[in-house]
Amino acid sequence: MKMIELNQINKIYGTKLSKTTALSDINFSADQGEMITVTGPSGSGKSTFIKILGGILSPTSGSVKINGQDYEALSKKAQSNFRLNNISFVLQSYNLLPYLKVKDQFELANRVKEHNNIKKSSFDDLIDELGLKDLLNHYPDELSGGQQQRVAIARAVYTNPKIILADEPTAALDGKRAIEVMEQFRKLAHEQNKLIILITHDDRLIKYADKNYQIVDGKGKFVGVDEKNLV
Ligand SMILES: Nc1ncnc2c1ncn2[C@@H]1O[C@H](COP(=O)(O)OP(=O)(O)OP(=O)(O)O)[C@@H](O)[C@H]1O
Repeated sequence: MKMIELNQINKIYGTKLSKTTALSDINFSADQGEMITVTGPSGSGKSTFIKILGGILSPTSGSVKINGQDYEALSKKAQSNFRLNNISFVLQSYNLLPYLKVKDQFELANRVKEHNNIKKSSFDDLIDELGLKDLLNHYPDELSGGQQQRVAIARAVYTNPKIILADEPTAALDGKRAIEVMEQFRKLAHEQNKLIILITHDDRLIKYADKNYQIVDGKGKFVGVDEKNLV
């Protein structure tokens, strides 16, 4: 069983008068322990794809299975619980709360999801690993973009999800910081068995992934290793 399976997914926005087919006949699957980049031109359907993967948008047709569960068959409340227990998002804008110190950003996550968050010792390791130890008592606006994004990653990992979905998490970072963030994601996939799916506009970052899924005009395919090396 795959961690995520999309079958014949179509997504159409709007009505007859202004209809946009954002995704057509998408078949996609991914396993835990994999790091996958999603690339494609602007407007090709990447954000729509990742929102459907994360269960925050319903497809017009097709099936979404996450961890073997037919996601669309769940009630809204069950979907919300399921997301809380399985999926974290990391966004380009970090989404940190400006009036909370770094350490309190985790407290907040604790309030939203009380159970099955990572253990204290794993948390300390995570903070060490991401170089956040000296930043715990700082507010987000005292941190660089790279540091804020690392806090956002730590917060995403804190709730112990099986899947981390990231929509252009490196867009606001310079080249060096972007590579650091990619390396962190890669480690999370390979050492902690997370499934990481990450949208990027930057083809130079594809090499940090195990696979690259390319979406063009709403149609997707995995781009082979040979092709990938040409980038
Ligand atoms: N809520 C919406 N209502 C109507 N059309 C939408 C909506 N969201 C996206 N679209 C359209 O669907 C298509 C795919 O959009 P999407 O945001 O998924 O692409 P993208 O590849 O993520 O683009 P970008 O790289 O610019 O963020 C585009 O034509 C877009 O205009």
